[in-house]
Amino acid sequence: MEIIVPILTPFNEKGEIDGEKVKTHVENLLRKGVDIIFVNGTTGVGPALSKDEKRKMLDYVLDVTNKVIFQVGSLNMKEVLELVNYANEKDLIAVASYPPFYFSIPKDFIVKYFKEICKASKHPVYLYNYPGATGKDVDVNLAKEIDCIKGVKDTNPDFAHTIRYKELGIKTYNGLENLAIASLSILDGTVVGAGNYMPELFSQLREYIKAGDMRKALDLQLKIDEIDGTTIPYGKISSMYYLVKELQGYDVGVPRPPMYPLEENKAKELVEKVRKIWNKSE
Ligand SMILES: O=C(O)C(=O)C[C@H](O)[C@H](O)CO
Repeated sequence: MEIIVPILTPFNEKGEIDGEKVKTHVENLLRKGVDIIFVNGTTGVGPALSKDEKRKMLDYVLDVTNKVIFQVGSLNMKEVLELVNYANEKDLIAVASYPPFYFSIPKDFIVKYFKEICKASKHPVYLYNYPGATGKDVDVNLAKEIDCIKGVKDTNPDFAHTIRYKELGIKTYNGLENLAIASLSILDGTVVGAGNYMPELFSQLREYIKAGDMRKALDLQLKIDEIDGTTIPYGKISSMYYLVKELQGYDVGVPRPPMYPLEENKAKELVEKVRKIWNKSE
């Protein structure tokens, strides 16, 4: 029943990563019951980071914990392999990658891509399957063909699709906040971007499930959904920077375009809306 948070990337006003803010954030997340930090995921704007920034984020998080999954995906295979080799010298749980996105490619190119990563990696290789973002669905059948995937994070509203990866006997997580109750109950855990700003709600959800108090678990899941849904019109990722400050009490810098900072009035409006839901008892 693991809680994995794809950590946001704290930027300063010049668009540089602020390492001290990364460490403060990781320390708090671990204190609040988060088990693993997923580095350079979607919430961490992984696809928008340079190779050096991806390495820096890994080093900052490793200064605090080795409970790390390091996302290495890129459309530049040379960069992917340099990141895998960099991770080979580090103590961490696994490396992960989304499939090559944007380009229309045959499935056997996706198989070759992941087999190259597996061949180069000393660590287990996890699949980050996010069809809604990449346009590619590396389902259980394709994962079987790749034949070296040791874990999967499936950001997918089709929970039946996610469950099928268990046929491979691998670590299986779903990456959607509104499926956290199912992921914590049936899979190896949940991967939640919203865990950046409300980690304690996911920890509490796990406790309710462990205690068999599914009514309370469901009510809390609905509260999580309401908060998560509130962020969508403002931009989920940009919203997180303001909600961490409001709900966790420390500064995680600003988002970097094309994840634009919120206008002051919008940020205030968002925080007021979320605070109202947060303060409601389940
Ligand atoms: O940010 C990531 O890498 C995630 O896996 C998180 C999910 O995609 C995100 O929470 C979906 O809302």
